[in-house]
Amino acid sequence: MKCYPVPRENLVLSIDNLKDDIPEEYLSHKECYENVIRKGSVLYDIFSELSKDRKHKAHQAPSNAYRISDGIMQNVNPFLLHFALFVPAITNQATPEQQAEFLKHGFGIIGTYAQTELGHGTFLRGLETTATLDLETDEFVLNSPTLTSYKWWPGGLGHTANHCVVMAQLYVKGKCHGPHLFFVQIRDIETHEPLPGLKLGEIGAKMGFNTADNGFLGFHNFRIPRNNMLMKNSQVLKDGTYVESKNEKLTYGSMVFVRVYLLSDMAYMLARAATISVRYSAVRHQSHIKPDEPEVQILDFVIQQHKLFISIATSHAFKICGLWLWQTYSKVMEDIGKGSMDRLPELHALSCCLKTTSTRDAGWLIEQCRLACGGHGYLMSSNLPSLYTTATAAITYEGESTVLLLQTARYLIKSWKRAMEGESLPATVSFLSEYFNKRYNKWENTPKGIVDGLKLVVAGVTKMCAESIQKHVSRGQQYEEAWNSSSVQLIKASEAYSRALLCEVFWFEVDKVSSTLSNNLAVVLKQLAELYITYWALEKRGDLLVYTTISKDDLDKLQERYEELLALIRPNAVGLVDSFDIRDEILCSTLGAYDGRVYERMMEHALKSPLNAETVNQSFHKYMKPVILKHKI
Ligand SMILES: CCCCC/C=C\C/C=C\C/C=C\CC/C=C/C(=O)SCCNC(=O)CCNC(=O)[C@H](O)C(C)(C)COP(=O)(O)OP(=O)(O)OC[C@H]1O[C@@H](n2cnc3c(N)ncnc32)[C@H](O)[C@@H]1OP(=O)(O)O
Ligand SMILES: Cc1cc2nc3c(=O)[nH]c(=O)nc-3n(C[C@H](O)[C@H](O)[C@H](O)COP(=O)(O)OP(=O)(O)OC[C@H]3O[C@@H](n4cnc5c(N)ncnc54)[C@H](O)[C@@H]3O)c2cc1C
Repeated sequence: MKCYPVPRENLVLSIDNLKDDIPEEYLSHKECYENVIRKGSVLYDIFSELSKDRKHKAHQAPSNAYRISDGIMQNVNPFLLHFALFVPAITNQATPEQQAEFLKHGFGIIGTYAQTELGHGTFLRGLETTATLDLETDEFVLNSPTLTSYKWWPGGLGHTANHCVVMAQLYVKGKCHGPHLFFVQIRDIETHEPLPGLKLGEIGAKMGFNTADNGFLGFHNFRIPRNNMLMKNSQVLKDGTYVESKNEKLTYGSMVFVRVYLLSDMAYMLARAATISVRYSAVRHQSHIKPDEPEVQILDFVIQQHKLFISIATSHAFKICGLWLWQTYSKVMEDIGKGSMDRLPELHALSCCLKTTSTRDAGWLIEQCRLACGGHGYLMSSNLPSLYTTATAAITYEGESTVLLLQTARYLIKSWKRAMEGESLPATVSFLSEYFNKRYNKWENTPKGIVDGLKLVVAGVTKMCAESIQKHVSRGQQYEEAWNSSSVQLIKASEAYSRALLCEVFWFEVDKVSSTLSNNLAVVLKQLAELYITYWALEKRGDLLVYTTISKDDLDKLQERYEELLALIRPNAVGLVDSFDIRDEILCSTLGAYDGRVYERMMEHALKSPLNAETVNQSFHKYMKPVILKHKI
């Protein structure tokens, strides 16, 4: 067995058969998949060795090995779900004995997480796949009773995984106990053929993520041992007794893990886009500022700085908040392990709104970085289009953004009611209780003053939502209808909450560590944090004017300070993206390489196009020439 030392970037990146002769954009759909499996298998081997050194714990932040594969795969790794959801679901939801059994082959099996169906993705209680206990044989019988019950979307399901964790409605003695998770082998380990009773395949080409091998899976009287239900939280005994979970929502724990992780993931996606666009903007000379001087670096246009520096700042915001949210997640998981689930609703609410905001922001900011590079940003070789399609998929997967914001809104409304009843609240929402005492406080044009103002917006909008729901109820609507009628405002409350959290955590975490940093570093990090907070105060000036005592004069001063910050950051802009320390082989961009040889790299890449293998393409003679000659006058 090959034995790799713990991989370092240069070790992995130096492996010859991990390099592509032909850029992926020139391969067919099938060739793309086969190419990533070729590379993914080498990486899987390396990371399996790595992971053996780090025993998988339910909530251990994944290693940065995941990042190296970004450069190698240059697209989504079809093995990703094994690490992102399959193994965490087992370590999170199976008993220790089951974990030992299901993971005994270590990395000899490749798994995915099969929850979404053709007919249901959000509403898990509406999933149609069934798992019915057969008491006589001590088995569950899995079925897909309708076309809409086919599992549809799971990554790696089409042709890569040979096992999966399946979410299905549990039926015991004719009674449905709701969605539960099951460990299911779907392909023969040796031949990789689908097991009898299964229909497997891939779902077809997508906007991006085309190497993720998202697939479909249908069951027809497919039998698994009773012990294959993940039974850490709820159990089905041999005699058919169903033992309820202490909290049925624990079944959804695997999704919380990925949502928490995605904040850090988006920090990294943005770091790549910012590195590419800022470096390119330092190389690209276009137009004049002073008519009698040479063409300037486009990075000297203040509007270009306005487009790009927010991405540098946001990447740091997501990185710092991602660490904060990870610590919260780990603490809550620890508490749950000790039997306390008090903070699970808070963690769910935080992970929902922060996952949504980070994925949405990553999407539009990466697009903004692409557009800031002009036509060359539209080239696949810039890597900005792929970063965009990969990042924006996360707005939908792991919980669609609207749905998750409504989950957070549910928590805000509950917290508001508790605040009005004088109950004490967790620190992350305690500001709701202070609304009536603070709403007329004098505005302070400082980062802390802005954070306090953004919190007042959250409280004010939440109060407005609660009043809207009450108004609809008083007019005769059921609570659920009143909730639906108020959902536009509810989304606004969650968005405001998420923004206030990001600003608060970013500013105070930077402020907390700044005394431990060199003065220069502390100054630059604080500039980035202040830029982020001031940017969003200006973006949300309407809400601040409604819910705080901010004045037009205060806003003018904030605008002035924002433009000062752009000028202060400008000299450090390239240094700041260099400090993301993303190697060219992982950045995969003709526009963003460290050496700045943009035009040479663009030409080198263009010449790799198969179309450039000959000066006259055969289609001229086959199709064009007859037409031209026919119409030649
Ligand atoms: C090398 C290592 C790499 C690691 C890298 C890690 C990540 C990498 C990045 C990406 C991964 C790669 C590819 C993408 C893979 C994508 C996978 C998927 O998409 S998996 C499928 C995801 N699907 C969803 O998220 C479904 C969304 N729907 C739901 O969560 C629920 O259905 C919904 C919407 C919350 C509704 O729940 P439901 O029970 O029907 O109704 P309620 O709204 O009434 O909720 C009832 C109460 O339950 C609480 N709740 C709900 N969900 C949770 C939860 N997850 N945790 C805790 N609590 C929850 C909710 O707050 C209600 O509580 P109260 O009644 O208010 O007290
Ligand atoms: C790239 C990618 C990878 C994926 N990987 C996996 C995977 O590995 N495993 C897996 O199980 N799934 C996976 N998924 C599926 C993903 O989890 C679902 O697409 C997601 O949960 C949304 O469900 P849906 O697509 O059925 O949309 P729906 O739930 O049908 O939502 C459609 C629209 O209806 C709205 N809507 C739905 N419910 C409500 C509500 N209660 N209130 C207001 N509006 C509502 C939504 O906001 C949305 O705008 C993946 C998806 C993508 C795009």
